[in-house]
Amino acid sequence: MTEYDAIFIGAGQAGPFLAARMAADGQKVALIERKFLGGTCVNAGCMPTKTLVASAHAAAAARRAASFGVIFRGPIDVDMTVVKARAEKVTLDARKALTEWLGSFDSMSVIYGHALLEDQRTVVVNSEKLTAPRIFINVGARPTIPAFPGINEVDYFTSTSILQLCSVPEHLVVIGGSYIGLEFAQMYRRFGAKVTVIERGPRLLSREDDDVSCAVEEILRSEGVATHTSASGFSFRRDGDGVEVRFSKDTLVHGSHLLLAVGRTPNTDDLGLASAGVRIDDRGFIEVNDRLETSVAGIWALGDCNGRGAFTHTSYNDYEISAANLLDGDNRKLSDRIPAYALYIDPPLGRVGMTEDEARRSGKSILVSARPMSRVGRAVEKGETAGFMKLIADADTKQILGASVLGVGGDEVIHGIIDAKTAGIPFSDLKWAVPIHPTVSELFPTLIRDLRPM
Ligand SMILES: Cc1cc2nc3c(=O)[nH]c(=O)nc-3n(C[C@H](O)[C@H](O)[C@H](O)COP(=O)(O)OP(=O)(O)OC[C@H]3O[C@@H](n4cnc5c(N)ncnc54)[C@H](O)[C@@H]3O)c2cc1C
Ligand SMILES: NC(=O)c1ccc[n+]([C@@H]2O[C@H](COP(=O)([O-])OP(=O)(O)OC[C@H]3O[C@@H](n4cnc5c(N)ncnc54)[C@H](O)[C@@H]3O)[C@@H](O)[C@H]2O)c1
Repeated sequence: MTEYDAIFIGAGQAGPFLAARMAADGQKVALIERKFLGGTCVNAGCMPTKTLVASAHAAAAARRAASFGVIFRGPIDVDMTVVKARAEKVTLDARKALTEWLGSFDSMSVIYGHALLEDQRTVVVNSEKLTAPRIFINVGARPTIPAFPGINEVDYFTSTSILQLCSVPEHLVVIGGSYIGLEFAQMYRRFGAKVTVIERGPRLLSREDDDVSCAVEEILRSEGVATHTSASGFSFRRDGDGVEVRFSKDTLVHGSHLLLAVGRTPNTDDLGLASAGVRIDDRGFIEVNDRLETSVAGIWALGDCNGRGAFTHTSYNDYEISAANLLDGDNRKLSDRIPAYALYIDPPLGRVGMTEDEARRSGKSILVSARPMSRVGRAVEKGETAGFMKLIADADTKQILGASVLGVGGDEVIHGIIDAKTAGIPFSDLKWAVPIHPTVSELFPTLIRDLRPM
């Protein structure tokens, strides 16, 4: 039995950073990872996919170049071996840097193997027992594979396995019309595949406002992505080298390749949580309080596995909250986090705070202001006028409740509103800001002046 000050299970986007802080303070820590340091983001999530999105953007820009007066002679081809190699390099470089950094701490042991909780203080890995008064769980999630009839008789990709593909499918069928499904759908369409997205909900991106869903669907359709919504009763059958998808009784779609993008399942079912008495909810997420403490004193759960965020920045923020509370004598709370994220289709969607629908349902007296990108100078100049920006505010408190920027630079532009919300500035203080011209952000003061009761 080896004793440590702290044990970290899973090397995602929270645990390694807390382990490093503790090790830098001279604490003896063990960081256990069963596959790759960096977890999903580095190895199968944000980094490889955003690198692929950049390749897809280059392909789309090349095809549109003539409208900007730039002429390519001959066809525009996509070399998927180069596309894949580029994404792999970004992942491998990041993993290498992380491995070197984590290896540089004298009092940190990085252990490769599957960790299992034996009791509230003991972890077993590679048949060795480790014990510590503090255990941090950062085990992330994996692609969900529903028990669809016939799914085990056909070949399918997940968001992880599709990263190994080095050819363009003839027809990629994507089940699930949310973040993962839509990013891959547009990307593969731009690489040259025929793409069909099939979504169970009545619209794509069902967590977003109707106008956002409709505009996203329009963007994808304008590039030739076919979409089906309100699909039910899925079943799958082998069809030559491809797959036949049946849904909504008699609708059939034949594809050469299939991608399942129907959500993620927390990696909490093979962790021995019951032996330690750590409570999970009915979807398998570890229950935590506002300080990320689980039902067992001395055990914390960080990142996707606690169900309180499903992004790299929320996992990293879990690290910041626990570091502040445990090492800096602070009192930071999960409930203070302002939800924000982006969807990396092109143009991207940047989001912060409440949707308009959530704001209406909250019973607050709300003000709304919106502007199409076709009336944003910078978007017109760039020839990228799809989408719109929308601001929602509270008429009584003068606080901004939320914003959506679907349009060129939306993932960056939204940070002006994230910062204003974080500072708690009333919108009236922002309306005389002098933004830089020409930018998309320069329209925020105009949006604020145009806020109207709805
Ligand atoms: C395709 C895709 C694209 C994404 N794009 C974005 C994006 O653009 N922006 C964004 O913010 N988020 C994105 N995400 C989400 C983001 O990747 C995750 O939210 C993020 O990685 C947070 O992960 P985490 O820290 O909870 O754990 P993870 O990064 O999932 O790491 C958990 C680690 O724990 C290890 N592990 C699990 N069980 C055990 C065990 N028993 N013993 C030892 N080790 C174990 C796993 O091997 C893994 O390495 C994307 C996700 C996917 C799938
Ligand atoms: N840009 C980003 O930040 C980014 C990108 C990709 C993924 N992610 C993270 O990964 C997580 C998972 O993404 P996702 O798109 O797989 O999941 P999701 O939970 O966002 O969406 C799953 C979709 O599949 C549909 N669905 C679910 N079960 C189904 C079933 N049985 N049959 C048919 N359809 C079904 C749902 O209606 C939904 O639209 C996200 O929550 C997000 O946090 C983030």
